[in-house]
Amino acid sequence: MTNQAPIPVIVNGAAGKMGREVVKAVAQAPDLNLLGAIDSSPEHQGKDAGELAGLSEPLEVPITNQLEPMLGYVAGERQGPPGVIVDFTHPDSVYDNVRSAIAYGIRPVVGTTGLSPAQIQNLADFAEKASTGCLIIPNFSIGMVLLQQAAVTASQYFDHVEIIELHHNQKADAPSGTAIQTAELLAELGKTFNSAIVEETEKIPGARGSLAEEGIRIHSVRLPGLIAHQEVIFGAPGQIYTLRHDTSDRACYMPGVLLAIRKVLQLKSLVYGLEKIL
Ligand SMILES: NC(=O)C1=CN([C@@H]2O[C@H](COP(=O)(O)OP(=O)(O)OC[C@H]3O[C@@H](n4cnc5c(N)ncnc54)[C@H](OP(=O)(O)O)[C@@H]3O)[C@@H](O)[C@H]2O)C=CC1
Ligand SMILES: O=C(O)C1=N[C@H](C(=O)O)C[C@H](O)C1
Repeated sequence: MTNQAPIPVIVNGAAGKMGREVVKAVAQAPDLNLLGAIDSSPEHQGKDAGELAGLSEPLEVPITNQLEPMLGYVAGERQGPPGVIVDFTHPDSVYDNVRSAIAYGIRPVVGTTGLSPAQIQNLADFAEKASTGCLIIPNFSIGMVLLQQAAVTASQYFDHVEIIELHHNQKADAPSGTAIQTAELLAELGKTFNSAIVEETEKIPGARGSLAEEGIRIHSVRLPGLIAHQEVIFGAPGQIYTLRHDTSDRACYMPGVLLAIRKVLQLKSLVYGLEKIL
């Protein structure tokens, strides 16, 4: 451990399921300093972010919905490394949050899913112009990176593949950001999957799932009792090869989040995907 000043960190969405985990993880990391906890939820305004996250001692960091003043405050701290904002909010607000952070020179680490390809490209252009690091990570768990790597390998040998993603029923976006990224990675091979051998009719629209890139289908399941799960199923005559990842605790994302906070300071542009910074 060096004796450098700690990295100032803001958590956006600090009262949410992921935000609370991030508050705990940041508070317990000696090289990070939680300076701000933002959340729009009215019932949590003014509460201590640490107590809300289940820590035994208060962190003396109150939850506030004042994003811009907080960005200005952290940007004004001229000593030590630049600030980082970790975003686990909502698909509808993440684009504006990230634009604002970059405008203040605060480095975004984005876990929130649901950004469109055009929005990601706009943010990449904006980050490039500002020479500011920005990380967009659809899934922070190492297990998912390994699953995706195995899926890319398998896709060289199988021509038929479908993805099933299963999540808790409080999830706002579908398909999941992880499933979209998985399909993108398989599509990079440049071949078309799942050539039809019969003419299909959907008797109920959506029965065959959503059609992602290169013919890959994604099916989204939403149920209470689930956290986050994904299967990639490859088929060929006489065999099925299934890859599956299960999340049982959101703590699984924290090593990836902490790594991203440290790595984003070394970047000068937008990087998409945990696998790029491992
Ligand atoms: N990349 C990854 O590894 C992972 C990504 N995710 C993604 O992270 C996002 C958040 O997930 P999760 O924590 O489960 O969701 P939650 O709904 O539990 O938490 C989101 C929190 O953000 C608040 N919020 C909503 N809009 C804003 C805003 N504009 N400004 C500030 N706060 C806001 C919400 O308040 P209110 O409830 O009042 O709306 C809520 O407290 C989702 O997109 C999810 O898909 C989740 C897990 C892992
Ligand atoms: O909403 C969630 O919970 C998750 N969202 C991310 C996604 O959309 O891929 C990551 C993980 O699947 C959990």
